[in-house]
Amino acid sequence: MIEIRNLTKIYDGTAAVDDVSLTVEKGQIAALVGTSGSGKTTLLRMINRLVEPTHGQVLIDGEDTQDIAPHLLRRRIGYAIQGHGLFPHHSVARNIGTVPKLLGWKPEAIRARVDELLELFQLDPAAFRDRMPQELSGGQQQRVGVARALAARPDLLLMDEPFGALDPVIRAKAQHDLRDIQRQLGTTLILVTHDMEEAVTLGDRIAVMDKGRLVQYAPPAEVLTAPATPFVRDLVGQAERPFRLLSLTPASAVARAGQADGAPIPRTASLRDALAECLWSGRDAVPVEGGGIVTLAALRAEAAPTARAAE
Ligand SMILES: Nc1ncnc2c1ncn2[C@@H]1O[C@H](COP(=O)(O)OP(=O)(O)OP(=O)(O)O)[C@@H](O)[C@H]1O
Repeated sequence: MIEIRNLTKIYDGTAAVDDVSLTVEKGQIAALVGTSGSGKTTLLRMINRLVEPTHGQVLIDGEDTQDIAPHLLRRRIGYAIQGHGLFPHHSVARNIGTVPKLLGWKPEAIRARVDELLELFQLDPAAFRDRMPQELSGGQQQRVGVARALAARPDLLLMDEPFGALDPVIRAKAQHDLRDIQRQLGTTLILVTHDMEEAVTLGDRIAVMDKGRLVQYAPPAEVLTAPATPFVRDLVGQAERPFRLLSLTPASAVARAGQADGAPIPRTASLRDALAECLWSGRDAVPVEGGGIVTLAALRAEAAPTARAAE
């Protein structure tokens, strides 16, 4: 668990981060969103002390980060940034093995871990282990950057726009893989993103920053249906919010007994997928694999905030 208490960073008399407090429970994902310059990166970097706070505290499992030497702290916390930050003159294997090596792991253990991570990120170890970063595509470099951040099995992972440079298809896959890996390992994750879609998809809670202040910290459905300020409402996007709300719920959760024509959608497909399928095929309902149907009426009810409020 990570507790951020009254964290503040002042640059030249101006607060880049202004008295922010929030807690991320173990194994949860917090997505930090906000406009450019709202203090997201500064907040993230104060957690691993790449930036020293002006005031406030960060506790990791109850331990004050001020009591841990910064270089030791950074070995415990995974950190992945946009543009990956790989060492250009080191092979993929050496990049991924950086922190395990600093921690004194045995060479065989490092090698096994590198191969395990490459496989996890669907990069064939035999083909990729000895390549140099410039011999990889942008998407492959980003995956290696995330693999490096996970190498020493950190309990806490900080990510600053890790998927920024990926095309939408690979990005969706990378998000899905990250969520799987994060669940498997029970990692606590704090993720900075510009993309509200990404925040809604990945975040157990969304933290919205505006001019250095935390203006809302709540589960995605609450941020969408009860934005704390006009700024949050604008950030969420009025036109997109019903679709974003639908994307939070799997079809299996609202499937009811009934008959509908056509190919079924997977149980894990979101209600947004169900709506797209209804609209595209001109149907009023779609069957769900394994039984049940989702109707347009059910979708309408789920997309409205009043339906959520009644839950
Ligand atoms: N080293 C620094 N010295 C002075 N001001 C800084 C420094 N680092 C950041 N700032 C200022 O602090 C504010 C917050 O910056 P930060 O990078 O945290 O914002 P952000 O929300 O991550 O922005 P973006 O989404 O554009 O990356 C900005 O106004 C920025 O100019």
